[in-house]
This record gives sequence, C-alpha cells and structure tokens, in this order.
Amino acid sequence: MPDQSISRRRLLGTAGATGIALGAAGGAAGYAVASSGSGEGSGGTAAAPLTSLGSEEVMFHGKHQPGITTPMQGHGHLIAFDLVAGAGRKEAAALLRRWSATAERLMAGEAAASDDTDVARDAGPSSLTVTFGFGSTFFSRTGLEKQRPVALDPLPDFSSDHIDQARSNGDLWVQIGANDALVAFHALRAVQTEARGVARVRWQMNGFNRSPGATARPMTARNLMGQIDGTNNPKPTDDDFDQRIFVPTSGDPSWMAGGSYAVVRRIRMLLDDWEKLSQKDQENVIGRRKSDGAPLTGGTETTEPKLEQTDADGNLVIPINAHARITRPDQNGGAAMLRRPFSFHDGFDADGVPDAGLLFICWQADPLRGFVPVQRKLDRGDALSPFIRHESSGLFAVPGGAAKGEYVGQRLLEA
Ligand SMILES: C=CC1=C(C)c2cc3[nH]c(cc4nc(cc5[nH]c(cc1n2)c(C)c5CCC(=O)O)C(CCC(=O)O)=C4C)c(C)c3C=C
Ligand SMILES: [Fe+2]
Repeated sequence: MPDQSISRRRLLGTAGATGIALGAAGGAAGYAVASSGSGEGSGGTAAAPLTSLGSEEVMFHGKHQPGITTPMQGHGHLIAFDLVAGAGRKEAAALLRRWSATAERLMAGEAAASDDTDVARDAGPSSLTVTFGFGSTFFSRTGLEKQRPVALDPLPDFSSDHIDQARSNGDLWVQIGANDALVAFHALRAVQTEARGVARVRWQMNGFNRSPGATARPMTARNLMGQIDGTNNPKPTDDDFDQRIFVPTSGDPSWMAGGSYAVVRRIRMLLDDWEKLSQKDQENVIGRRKSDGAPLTGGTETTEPKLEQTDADGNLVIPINAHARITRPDQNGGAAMLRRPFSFHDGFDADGVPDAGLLFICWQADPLRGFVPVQRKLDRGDALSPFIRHESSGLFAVPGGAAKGEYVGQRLLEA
C-alpha cells in the first residue's frame, strides 16, 4: 500500500489548484472495489483500483463554478433549454435548486437522490463537472430584466457567420464534462429529466477531447485539424488571470460576482479542404509547427514567437494573416479569453463530407473585451477562415460558484 499513498498524495498536490480531489466520496470508494475478476471473491485480497481516473473528483462548491478552470475532460455535452409557457422565476428557481443538488451528488460520485438510472453505477466521479448559465432571453421570461447584464447584449453579426438560430442561444445552458462517457451521459440525462414541465430542450451537442493518460506525459490537446490547440491560453498563475476571466466582486450586476461569460460557437471544420494542404501550408495558416506547436520562428511550444522575424527573401516567417498572430491579446487591445473547447463529430453528410469541428467555448469577464474584438478581426479574414464555418452561437452569463447550502443562481433568483 505505500505506493498507493504516495501517488494519492502526489495527485492531490498537483490537482489542488483546479479543485480536484481524489476518491473522497462514498461513490468513489465503491468504484475502487467494484471491479470484477479480482478482490475478495477471486483472490482473497481487496481489489485495488485499476486507475485513478474514475476516482478524481471536482468540487461543486467554490468561488467559481466548476468546468471553467477544470482541466478539459474527455467527454462533453452542451445542452440549452427554453422555459415552457407558464414557467417563470419561481419555477426557474426550483429547477436551479434541483439541478444544483443533483450536480453536487453526481460530481461526488453519488447516485441522484431519486429515480437514478444506474448508468454511472460502478464508476467514480471521473472529474464530472456540471456548469450552469443564463441566456439573455431568460431575464424577460422571468421578469428579471433589471438584473440582465449588459454583457449579455446579443453578439454582433459577423459577415462570415452561417448561424442556425434553432441551435443557438437559449434561456438556460448547461455544460457537462467528464472523463467517462457513461458518467457524462448520466449527468446529461439527469439534467434533462429534472427540467420536465419547466424547460424544454432547445438544442444539444456532444463533444470529446483526448482521454487523460493517452499520452506518455501531459500535453496540450490537439483538435481535429491535428494542431496543438490551447498553448497560449491565459494561465491561472498569470497575475491578470482572474481579471480577464472572472467578474470581480465589485462587478455589475452584483449577482455575477465570481462568474464568467461563456461564448459557445459550433465551428465546422472543412476538413476535406484542410487536408489537401501540405504540412508547410497548414503550419503557415496557424503560424506554429504542427508536430510540437512551437512558433515557426523556432524553440518549443512555450517559446515566445518572434513576430518581426523575416526569412532570406524578407518575408515574415510567421505570416501576417497567421491565426496565432492575429488572435494575440497584444494585437487586439489586450482582448483575452480562456479557450476550453470540445471537438465534435456528428457523422458524414450524404456526400461524404464530415460534420466535424470544434465546439468552441471561451470564457471571459466581458465578451466585449474578449471574444468580440478577436472574432471581428478573424471575420475580416485570417488564414484559417477559409477552412472553418461558424454554424451556431450562444452567449451565457455563468454565475459564480454556489456556497455550501446555496444553489447556483440563488443570488439572482432570490434577490
Ligand atoms: C474569436 C476567437 C477564436 C476563434 C473563433 C478561434 C477558432 C479556432 N482556433 C483554432 C486553432 C488555434 N487557435 C490558436 C490560438 C488562438 N486562437 C484564439 C482565438 C480564437 N480561435 C486565440 C485568442 C488564440 C491564442 C493567441 C495567442 O495568444 O497566442 C492556435 C495556436 C495555439 C494556441 O495558442 O492555442 C490554434 C492551433 C481553430 C482550429 C479554430 C476553429 C475551428
Ligand atoms: Fe484559435
């Protein structure tokens, strides 16, 4: 057993900053002894967990909601709801109270309080996170117009948009992430069934990322274009991280203190066109090497790009329209966001074209100082634009985390 306690301590040490604990809950302990083929029944010794992946737990309560700074999980579901006719503030408050209680239980690896479907039975919490947000239309439907943040004003139309309104926005939004597909689906189904009679599903999307442990060492994720994606994200250790990503305690409206704004875009990748490019051309589109994510001016993934460096012919080594050049905060008046996407693949169209891409989710204290200026710039045409298409869009106010005994959104709904 000494080895186990060492690895447990090590994991707790590294995970502390992201709110992850290990095997703290009864459900997680159940997971540790549930595997068949070993243990008391087959060998006389207690079964050891095969992996720590299932036992990792993210805290539900905290200053911020989970699922924002939590390391990206392997499986994700996004679901948006509209309140049904007749449902108002009271019903919405009861729903958020119900959803919060269930999220807390499931994130601890426990079953739902009633009518659990058993889908996640035997599994640990698997880093499940459930994150709740409010869309602009929520406020008029619940008589809370005065509490509607100005930051929820509709995003501008971008000239390159191909937005399907039926798969955009919504009164309520829930993001679910977990490192086990059954755990993620279990939470999705619970969220959906608990909304019955109060809110109906407006749209729902499924995504994925690489499974933790698939690489020999921790690495930044790759997207479906094969690029290392997420390198230059703001880091929680940056001095200005909180200021860029979270609404301050003194923020307006006050119920959004500790919250953040999520911009959600379903971005289709035109993979047939992309895959026709040579590797060199693909690298010029981004301005970074495909193999290791290093800037084209050299070094490693974390080396600062030399934006002014030219080659022997006097051409910029990182092209003027390279995606990673023109999205930089220093090229956009400081605009920054935390990108935390999932890839998606919804099969192939009748003509064999993949319906695949990025569920782009970015987090910021104010979309007008994050997503909007950068997307305006990209909309004028960067090198990546010919290979992607924005197909749906959402903007949601995601309140701060619930304190113990509180539910998410209580400060809004019971003000
Ligand atoms: C409006 C914001 C952005 C959209 C939309 C967007 C789409 C998009 N991006 C990639 C791939 C990469 N993006 C990279 C960097 C990067 N992208 C944005 C913003 C948007 N991207 C920012 C702010 C940055 C960081 C810029 C910086 O500070 O250096 C990279 C490079 C590696 C990295 O830093 O993550 C890649 C690769 C795709 C495929 C895509 C739409 C499908
Ligand atoms: Fe990008």
